[in-house]
Amino acid sequence: MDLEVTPAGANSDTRSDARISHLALDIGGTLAKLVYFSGNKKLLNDDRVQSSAEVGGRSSSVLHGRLHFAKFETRKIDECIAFIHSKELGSQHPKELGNGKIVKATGGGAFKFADLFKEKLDVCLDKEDEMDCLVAGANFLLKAVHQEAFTYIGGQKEFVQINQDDLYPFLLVNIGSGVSMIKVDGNGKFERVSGTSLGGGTFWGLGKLLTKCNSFDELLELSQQGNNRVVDMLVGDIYGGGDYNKIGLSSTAIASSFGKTVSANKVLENYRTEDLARSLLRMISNNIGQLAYLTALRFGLRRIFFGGFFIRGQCYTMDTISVAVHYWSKGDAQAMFMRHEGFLGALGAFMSYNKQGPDNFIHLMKQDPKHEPEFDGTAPEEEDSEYASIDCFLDLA
Ligand SMILES: Nc1ncnc2c1ncn2[C@@H]1O[C@H](COP(=O)(O)OP(=O)(O)OP(=O)(O)O)[C@@H](O)[C@H]1O
Ligand SMILES: CC(C)(CO)[C@@H](O)C(=O)NCCC(=O)O
Repeated sequence: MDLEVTPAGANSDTRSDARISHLALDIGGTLAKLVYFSGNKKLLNDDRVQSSAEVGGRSSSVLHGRLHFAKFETRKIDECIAFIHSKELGSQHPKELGNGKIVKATGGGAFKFADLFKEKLDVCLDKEDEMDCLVAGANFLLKAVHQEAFTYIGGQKEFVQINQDDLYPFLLVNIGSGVSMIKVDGNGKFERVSGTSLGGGTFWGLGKLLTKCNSFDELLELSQQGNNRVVDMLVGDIYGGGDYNKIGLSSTAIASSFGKTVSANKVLENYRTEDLARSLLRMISNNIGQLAYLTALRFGLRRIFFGGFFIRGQCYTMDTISVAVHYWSKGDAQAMFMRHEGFLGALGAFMSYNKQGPDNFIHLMKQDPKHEPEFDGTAPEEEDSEYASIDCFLDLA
């Protein structure tokens, strides 16, 4: 498996460089995410740089290469360690004063696996706060990456033009194993205002038990063929087929997720796993959408960005969340999704290498929109190359 897939238009000089000059990790309850930079070509006064003309002149502290993304299951952390070992941390990689190499790391695994990384790779995990990293990653992506955020309404994906002067405040809802809701007011200005334990881990865990699926993607795939009405109790099931107009509930609204299983004379084996998976996905997505809206309402926020690997670019998930936010807010608040949804924390940890703060560290090269790779997050597990690398340079000044 070669994770260094280089999209069309990439510089062939960087393709062969397997050494990593900067690597950061976000090791969560379910997935370990990696962001790493490879390539060491210096860039001299290059006008292809997108954000800062000034940087081209300071060639000694500027590296040109690509940012890569990869993920591993946390329960198979040895595979992640083997991957890092195979790539090698090059001489440019940050070191402790007079000591070994350090790797910026966030998420619970930065604490849990610190000894293991020291033992197997002789690297010291330099811990960064998870919420700080999520916010730094989200801010960077929203401000710097072209076509990062999008809405998903009625099956249509539409990219959102971000106005940097009118980005804050927003609610960031990160759906990992559990869910964190963070009110973001600016760079490094935020508060984790809510959270719920009913998250991606709940969907994957319950789904695994109910369907015996062996992978998350298999469970998602199954859900696409299911019909939740076989399992869910609808308003019409309770009201003899009719709507409950007085309180604004149509006959097809879900009155009770999984509620139909109580009265049906069936055991688990009598249900199609597709229907169970569908109902579960809808229940979790709907619930998070509603909680996100209520949290946004509490703080008067109208923009809600959703991140975390639970979303996985999955149409049904995004649609359910969007509908929930739209329905409860009566169209006042908007759900937005992010192309690099699962890598916010890892990107934030990566940016913490910059002592000056997250700004002006990663500079993107100008993209030719025709060559911009599609990033839909739906490819199979083995192919981490699904996450297209980004042509950029690092300003190490
Ligand atoms: N290949 C996969 N294997 C397992 N879960 C996956 C996979 N792809 C997507 N998921 C979903 O993503 C969730 C994990 O998302 P993410 O990596 O953002 O969180 P985490 O960092 O592991 O969790 P936490 O932040 O709560 O510690 C899983 O619970 C599952 O719902
Ligand atoms: C514990 C974390 C922050 C670990 O990433 C996450 O799983 C989470 O936000 N869980 C929800 C916990 C709660 O607020 O109830």
